[in-house]
Amino acid sequence: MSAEVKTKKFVVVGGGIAGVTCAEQLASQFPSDEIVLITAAPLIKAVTNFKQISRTLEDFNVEEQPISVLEEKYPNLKVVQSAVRKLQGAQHTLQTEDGREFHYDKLCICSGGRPKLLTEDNPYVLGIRDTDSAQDFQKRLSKAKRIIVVGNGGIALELVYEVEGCEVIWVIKDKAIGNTFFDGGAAQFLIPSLQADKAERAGPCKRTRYTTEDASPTYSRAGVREERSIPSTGSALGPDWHADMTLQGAQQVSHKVHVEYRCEVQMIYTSEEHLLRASGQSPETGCMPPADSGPWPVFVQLKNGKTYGCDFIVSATGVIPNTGPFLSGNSFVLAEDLGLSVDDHMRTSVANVYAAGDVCTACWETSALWQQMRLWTQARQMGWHAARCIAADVLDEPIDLDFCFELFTHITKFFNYKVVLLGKFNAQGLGQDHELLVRCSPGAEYVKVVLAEGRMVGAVLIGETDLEETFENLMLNRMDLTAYKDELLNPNIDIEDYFD
Ligand SMILES: Cc1cc2nc3c(=O)[nH]c(=O)nc-3n(C[C@H](O)[C@H](O)[C@H](O)COP(=O)(O)OP(=O)(O)OC[C@H]3O[C@@H](n4cnc5c(N)ncnc54)[C@H](O)[C@@H]3O)c2cc1C
Ligand SMILES: NC(=O)C1=CN([C@@H]2O[C@H](COP(=O)(O)OP(=O)(O)OC[C@H]3O[C@@H](n4cnc5c(N)ncnc54)[C@H](OP(=O)(O)O)[C@@H]3O)[C@@H](O)[C@H]2O)C=CC1
Repeated sequence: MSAEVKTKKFVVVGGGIAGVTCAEQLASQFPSDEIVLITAAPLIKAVTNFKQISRTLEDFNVEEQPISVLEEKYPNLKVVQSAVRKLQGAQHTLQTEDGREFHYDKLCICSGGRPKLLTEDNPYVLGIRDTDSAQDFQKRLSKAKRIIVVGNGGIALELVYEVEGCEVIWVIKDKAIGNTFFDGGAAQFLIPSLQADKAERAGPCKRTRYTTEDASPTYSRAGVREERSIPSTGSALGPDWHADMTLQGAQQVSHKVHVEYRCEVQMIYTSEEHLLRASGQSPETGCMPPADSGPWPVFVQLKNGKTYGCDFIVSATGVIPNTGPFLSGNSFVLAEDLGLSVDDHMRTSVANVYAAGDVCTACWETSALWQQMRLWTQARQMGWHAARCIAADVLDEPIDLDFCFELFTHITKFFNYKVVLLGKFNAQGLGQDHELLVRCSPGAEYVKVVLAEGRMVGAVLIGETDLEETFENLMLNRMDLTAYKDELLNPNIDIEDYFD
């Protein structure tokens, strides 16, 4: 071993929720060992004010903090700010971009994910992941009159609701909005909020908070924002990331969203190519001259035959786990979604290497009521569980899968409504073998329950329903509800008392 190699028992890679939670847990459990957290970003994400609301529901704040705050809190935790360049799993070593080398006994990879863009090399196609990309989006939006948002998940739902002063064309593959998080019924419930002006929308609702201690971008001495030659590697944003950001375009319109349902992007081309098409000189002979001429820098042709010009395109089309190139050359087994495959002890296929958060894919036989989604809560839970598994391994103790993996729970906010998702909320994997009970009060609440063989296996709760804890219990207790089906969603019955 060379003289510069530093031997550390525990090394964690990634300063997002998963990595920081894992490193903190290891630091508390092994106070006399030094834990090293290596992260590419100058700020870390820390969970604060954690509260266990019920058996599986949790609430916490997330703070973006300077590295020093973490080191002050845990004297045995050292944070190295540099990207990992190479992992040599067989030798148990890591090399960082700044030329250092670390030797580990146990390693946990928490390198998160990056946006899965429609195309990687088009300057008009943006993804939103971290503070830098969100600020870039905000800057470009301030000059935009029309943007196209592609995707039907979390980011798209947030953007189409928040953006003002700019026309938004929202392109989704599905027949209803928000397919990743809810069904057509919930979409119907939410659509009026999308069309309403901000003043008419639902009142404020409480949920997990996100604060930044010093999220200011880096500036060079001349006061010009420094351009990065490598893709930005900050941690993922989270709930309310846009709360302190003005998402305002260059137009006088308040809020104008047009949804193109059931279609996908066929082609993206520049204004020069657009002119060639209009004059019939396009290489694709026989194609129709495109509609929607205008002084747009970029055009999007959809598979339904329509073409829209716009200032830029937001590709809100999911996440790819950050597994390379620093991991190449090792024999990691990847899951279908390209995440590092982990077992119920958060172990990858490489000896002594664990993984947690967005970078990994849960490949154990999961509970019938849990599924992985790349979310903040799961990043925290996985980071915490990984640390406990590492500790159990080192101390040669047995450890069970944590209880939080029994039932999927997610509390969030869409269109300013509180949204709680429980279990198989969209009847995932149930085929036709299920029954739905729905209660809806337009503008106030939407409640959907999924029953399978008389038992509650999932629920979508929109609005201040106050049902989450009771439903959580009904799901965890696997109670047969056949006899109570007709009363379950009766608004005149206090369901909590009913099952007390
Ligand atoms: C816009 C947006 C809004 C979101 N809103 C919500 C929400 O409302 N609710 C919710 O639950 N979830 C939300 N999410 C998802 C949530 O933010 C992520 O699931 C979660 O933060 C993932 O945490 P992580 O620690 O696994 O990864 P990340 O936060 O991505 O952290 C990865 C870390 O690894 C570091 N890293 C990467 N490569 C290297 C390397 N080679 N060497 C060293 N360090 C490296 C990075 O610098 C970073 O610190 C949102 C995500 C986005 C993008
Ligand atoms: N409030 C919350 O909980 C929020 C959570 N997040 C999280 O942040 C991460 C990133 O968000 P986001 O990018 O919205 O990812 P999501 O995974 O939430 O959604 C991606 C969406 O894009 C669609 N899609 C994928 N490929 C294409 C394509 N080529 N053309 C058209 N549509 C496509 C997907 O459809 P399909 O599924 O059919 O492939 C899906 O509707 C996710 O992990 C998300 O859960 C983000 C914001 C808010």
